[in-house]
Amino acid sequence: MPNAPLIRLDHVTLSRGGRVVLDDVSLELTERRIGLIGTNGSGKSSLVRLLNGLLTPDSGRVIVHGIDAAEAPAELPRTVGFIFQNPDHQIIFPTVAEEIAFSLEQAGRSRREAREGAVPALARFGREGWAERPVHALSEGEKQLLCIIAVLVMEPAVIVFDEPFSSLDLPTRRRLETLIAALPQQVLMIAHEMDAFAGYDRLLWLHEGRVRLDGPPQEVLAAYRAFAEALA
Ligand SMILES: Nc1ncnc2c1ncn2[C@@H]1O[C@H](COP(=O)(O)OP(=O)(O)OP(=O)(O)O)[C@@H](O)[C@H]1O
Repeated sequence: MPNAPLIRLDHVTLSRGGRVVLDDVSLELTERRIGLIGTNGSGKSSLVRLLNGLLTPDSGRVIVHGIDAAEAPAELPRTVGFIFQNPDHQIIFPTVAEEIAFSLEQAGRSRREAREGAVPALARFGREGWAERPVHALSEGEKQLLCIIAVLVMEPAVIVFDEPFSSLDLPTRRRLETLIAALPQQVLMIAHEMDAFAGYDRLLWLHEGRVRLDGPPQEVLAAYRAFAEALA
């Protein structure tokens, strides 16, 4: 079925730097809110990077909302938006309006439409006053919000958050969580904070490149906590 709200990994194996980092992973992801946890280096970032074509599997298939990653890789960045831990890695342009205009151009608008569309796009998020602000003058939380707006204006079907809370204070984090909770998109969230998955439908625990546990967040978190405490 084309454009089905389904992400499918079928026997996916991926090596990086000569090591297997995802080992025969098969998953069907249909829920709206899905979390990923696991120790450092367990393969979380590698897995989500397969979904927008930043990485390509050595073997197996990746299908995202009807798009086969091997057949139409160019379609993936428009289907899967990414929010990274460090907004500075994502923001390219000196002003907020230029950054948003770039996203609109990526989404297929002409350069003129993109330039003219930046302020209305910001206004949809109540941030039209930011248009001419230099990006370097935004706080970390504001930069993170700019990244989210820049991704949302492209209207992706899936949004991946890769450790978005790491550098945010608690009030900023809570505001971001409220914003994420209201998104209509399918969301995949990588986080190390154990309370980041409240209201989530499903939590995957990755361990050494394999899915160690997959289920309701409370159950998976309890097992992960016990595992971490046994190691301490
Ligand atoms: N650019 C790279 N080149 C080679 N190997 C890499 C690269 N990036 C990650 N790896 C390796 O891939 C493995 C999985 O890394 P990945 O970033 O997917 O883990 P992660 O679970 O997201 O970790 P973290 O919680 O620390 O972000 C690790 O062993 C890591 O060393």
